[in-house]
Amino acid sequence: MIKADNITKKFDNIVAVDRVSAEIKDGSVFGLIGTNGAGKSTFLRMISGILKPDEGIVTFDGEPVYENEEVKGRFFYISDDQYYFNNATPSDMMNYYSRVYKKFDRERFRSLMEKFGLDMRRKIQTFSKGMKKQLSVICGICANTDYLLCDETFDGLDPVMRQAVKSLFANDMAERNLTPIIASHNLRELEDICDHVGLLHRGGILLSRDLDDMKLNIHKVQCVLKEGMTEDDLTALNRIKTEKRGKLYTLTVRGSKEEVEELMDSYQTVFYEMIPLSLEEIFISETEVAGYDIKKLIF
Ligand SMILES: Nc1ncnc2c1ncn2[C@@H]1O[C@H](COP(=O)(O)OP(=O)(O)OP(=O)(O)O)[C@@H](O)[C@H]1O
Repeated sequence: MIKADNITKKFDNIVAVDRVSAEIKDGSVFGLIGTNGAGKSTFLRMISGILKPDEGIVTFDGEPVYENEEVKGRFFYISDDQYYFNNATPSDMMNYYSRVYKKFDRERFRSLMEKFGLDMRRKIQTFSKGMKKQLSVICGICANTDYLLCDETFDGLDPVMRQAVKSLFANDMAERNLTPIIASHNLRELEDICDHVGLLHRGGILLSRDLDDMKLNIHKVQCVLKEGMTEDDLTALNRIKTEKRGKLYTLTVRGSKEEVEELMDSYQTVFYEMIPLSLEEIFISETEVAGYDIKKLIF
C-alpha cells in the first residue's frame, strides 16, 4: 500500500499540494482528478520520490520512498513530459530499463512493440507525440513493477489506443496484481477503470472515495407521482437533488438501493425507475453538497 501522510509542497509562495493524505490500496486503480494546476503532477512526483515533501511523508508498505532505491524499483513513473535519451531508439530504452528494473520483460517488450506497430530501431525523437506515449506505456508495463504511476497517460492517445492501454492495465491487474495510479483531468476517461477516485482542488483533496461505496449509496430515480402528491410529500427520502420536467421527476437520493426502493414502493407512484449514475453525476452531487460546482473544478 502507498500512503501519503499529510504531504505539503510549496514552490516559493505557491502551495502546490496542501496537507494531502491518501491511501492507495494494492490491486485497485486509483484515479486522481483535478483542474490544471490543481497539484496532480506535484503529488505524483512526491509519490515517486522525485520531489521531497516540505512536510509529511510518502511510504510504500511503511518504507519511505524518498532517496530509497529499493522502494523506487517497485514502481514505474510515466511522466507527463516523457524523457528519452538523445538519439535513443526503443531498443536502447529497453536495454536501459532492463538494467534499472530487475524484472523487465524484454520478450514482452518486443512483442508489444510489434503489436502497437512501433519500430524498435527508429529514433524516438522522430516518433509522434502519441507514439511516444505508447512507447512509455509499453516500457511501464514491461518493467513489471508493483505500481504504475501515470501522469495524463491517456492524453494524446487515439480512442483505439486508449482501449488497448486500458486492456493492458486490466490484464496486468488480473495477472500480477498491478496497481495503476492515474492522474487526469478527465472524469469520463477514468470512469470505467478506476476503483477509487481522489478529487484534488487547489492542492488539497476535496473528495476521496471508493467508487463502489459511492455507487452503492447514491441513486437516481425517475418517477411520476400519483395524483395529489408533490415532491413535498417525499420527506422520508434523503434527496440531494430534485428536477421536474412536466410530471416526470428525476431525483438524486442517498441511501442503499433497498432503502430507496422500499420508500418508493410506499409512495405508490404511477411509476418509478432506478437509473445508474455516471461518475460525473456522482461527483457533481457530492461536490455540490460540499459547496462546490464541479464543472468549475474539472471541466
Ligand atoms: N517546479 C515548479 N516551480 C514552481 N511552481 C511549480 C512547479 N511545479 C509546479 N508548480 C506550481 O504548482 C501548482 C501545481 O502544479 P501541478 O503541475 O502539480 O498541477 P497539475 O494538477 O498537474 O496541473 P496540469 O493538469 O496543468 O498538469 C501550479 O500552480 C504550478 O504552477
